[in-house]
Amino acid sequence: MTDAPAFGLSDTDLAAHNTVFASDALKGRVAVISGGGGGIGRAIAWLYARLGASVVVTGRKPEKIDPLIEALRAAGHTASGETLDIRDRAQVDGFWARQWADKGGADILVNSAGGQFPQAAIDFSPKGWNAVIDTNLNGTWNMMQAAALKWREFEHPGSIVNIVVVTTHGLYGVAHSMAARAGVISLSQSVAVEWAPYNIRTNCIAPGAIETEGWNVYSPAARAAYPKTNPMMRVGTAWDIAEASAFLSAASGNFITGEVLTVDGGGQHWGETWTTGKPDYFDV
Ligand SMILES: CCCCCCCCCCC/C=C/C(=O)SCCNC(=O)CCNC(=O)[C@H](O)C(C)(C)COP(=O)(O)OP(=O)(O)OC[C@H]1O[C@@H](n2cnc3c(N)ncnc32)[C@H](O)[C@@H]1OP(=O)(O)O
Ligand SMILES: NC(=O)C1=CN([C@@H]2O[C@H](COP(=O)(O)OP(=O)(O)OC[C@H]3O[C@@H](n4cnc5c(N)ncnc54)[C@H](OP(=O)(O)O)[C@@H]3O)[C@@H](O)[C@H]2O)C=CC1
Repeated sequence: MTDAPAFGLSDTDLAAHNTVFASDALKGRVAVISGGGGGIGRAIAWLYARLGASVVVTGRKPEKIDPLIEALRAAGHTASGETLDIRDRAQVDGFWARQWADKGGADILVNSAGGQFPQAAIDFSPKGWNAVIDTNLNGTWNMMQAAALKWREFEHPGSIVNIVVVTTHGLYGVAHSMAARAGVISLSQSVAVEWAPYNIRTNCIAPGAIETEGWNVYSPAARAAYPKTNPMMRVGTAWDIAEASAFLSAASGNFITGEVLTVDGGGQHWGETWTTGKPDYFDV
């Protein structure tokens, strides 16, 4: 069991956390969760499994996904997974081919794989820029298109949720990621229209500061300021995002597509986020 992470919720927490949803809200559905071994992806996997879905978790590192699958199965849920780098289109296509040929297809895709490193934009190297764009924009697109091609081929409805970042104003120190996430949002809105005839819904969730192990790449000083990035003056949990995602994936989201659901404690309306620390210049 992947218990006691440095930040965020453990499997024990996620197995027992209260939910507003009925226990059969996702009964019989198959949900693929990229980045399923990460903080938010793991919460989504637990909630979807607890709501009756068969979950398929993917990520690059087996040491993150294998213990999760084991913990889900030990709790009586249906779970499987594969290592998969979303940046590698051949791997992505192979995964979706196997999913439909041998594993009963899929109804839901949640793209929670993603991330970035904090650095002043002026200092980005070409390699660093490309790593973040390739992961968050190209990788997300690889998963979206590969899933949609199968849904079109099998005339099967589908639902996509992309976990992005709030882009209504800058998030300082991660400009590469902001560029990629704005791309994913616009892409999702465009294909929501193009793919409606195939019965495929595409939505995004924009989280505020959510305490997860992904926070390891930020300095203690930057992390200490996250509760003050929104008017609620606290950070969110991965469960907050999981419940928002379930809302969009379950029947409650049946008439919702092309939407961005912001779950940030009001941070888009008040607050600023410096992932690299706030320069003295702005302390006025
Ligand atoms: C509008 C206001 C609303 C309020 C919202 C508030 C929100 C606040 C929330 C806080 C901010 C967001 C938090 C999160 O998203 S946390 C969860 C996400 N998880 C992560 O980010 C995980 C950590 N990141 C990574 O794993 C990687 O960055 C990445 C995902 C991109 C993986 O890529 P890759 O595996 O290719 O990366 P590499 O490590 O091989 O590096 C490739 C090159 O990238 C450059 N690089 C990498 N790290 C750094 C660094 N720390 N500093 C500078 N450059 C870096 C570098 O060129 C690497 O190449 P080299 O290794 O050859 O040098
Ligand atoms: N936590 C927060 O405050 C916020 C998070 N977000 C976004 O939400 C999403 C989930 O974040 P969170 O769970 O906190 O972060 P985590 O770092 O805990 O999880 C992200 C997961 O993505 C996987 N991943 C990264 N690159 C790839 C890749 N190329 N192929 C496959 N999997 C990959 C990683 O797994 P592995 O290492 O095994 O590949 C990792 O477990 C991310 O996009 C994040 O940027 C947005 C706003 C705020």
